Amino acid sequence: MSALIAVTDLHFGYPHRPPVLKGASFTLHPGERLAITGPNGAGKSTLLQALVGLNRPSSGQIIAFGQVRQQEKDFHEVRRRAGYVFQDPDDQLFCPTVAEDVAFGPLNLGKSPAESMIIVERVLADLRLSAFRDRITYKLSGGEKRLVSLATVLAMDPDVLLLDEPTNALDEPTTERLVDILLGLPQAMIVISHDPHFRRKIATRTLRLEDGCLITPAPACRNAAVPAV
Ligand SMILES: Nc1ncnc2c1ncn2[C@@H]1O[C@H](COP(=O)(O)OP(=O)(O)OP(=O)(O)O)[C@@H](O)[C@H]1O
Repeated sequence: MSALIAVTDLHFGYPHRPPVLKGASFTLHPGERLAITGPNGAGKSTLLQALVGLNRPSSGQIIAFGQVRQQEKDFHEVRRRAGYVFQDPDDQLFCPTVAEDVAFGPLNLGKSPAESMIIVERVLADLRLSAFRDRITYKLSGGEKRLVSLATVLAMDPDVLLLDEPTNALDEPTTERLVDILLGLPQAMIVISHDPHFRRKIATRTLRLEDGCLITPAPACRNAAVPAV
């Protein structure tokens, strides 16, 4: 089965800073839920941003949806087909109400206002957020904003989801709800997460970004919790 995303030997550094990505490679296949973990500052968000052209690697190759992506124009289709949920919901939500925020994407894709409202109702209902439809977005709690951010992305019917720390600011029941939602979605996804319980529940595969490269983490020691005798 051909990969949705194939990244090979990616190198990237911010100006006047040490290199962040030093040969990162991975693939994402249909149906996969790939978790990426690694220390703070390792470059996980940087990697996700490179996939949609928000930063430009100095070398390496990104193939997304069957085509090599290099220049700005190559990434327009990638941004349309890959739904990016940012680490901070305030970077994602900018309309006065939840319904307007969720409608923004479909309207931008050329759907009529009536079609867009049907999508808004469907997506909010799927995420059990219908009661939030007319709420003022900036007055939502951090966890509510996070779910609404996911709704804005799902409203654009992406082929792939890119989720940066989706459980930040979520309490346990809401995290469980997010797990149920994600397991019910057909899209392949890349999920950055520091939360081992969450990763265990949703990931079909986990990679660790360390020293600029993606590695398969060593399996956790089964006896780690057993006290020494
Ligand atoms: N726009 C920027 N300009 C300069 N340096 C940056 C920029 N964005 C990120 N960095 C630096 O690049 C490194 C990687 O940052 P990044 O946010 O990708 O890490 P991360 O693995 O996602 O971290 P975390 O787990 O803390 O979210 C960090 O040292 C960060 O300070």
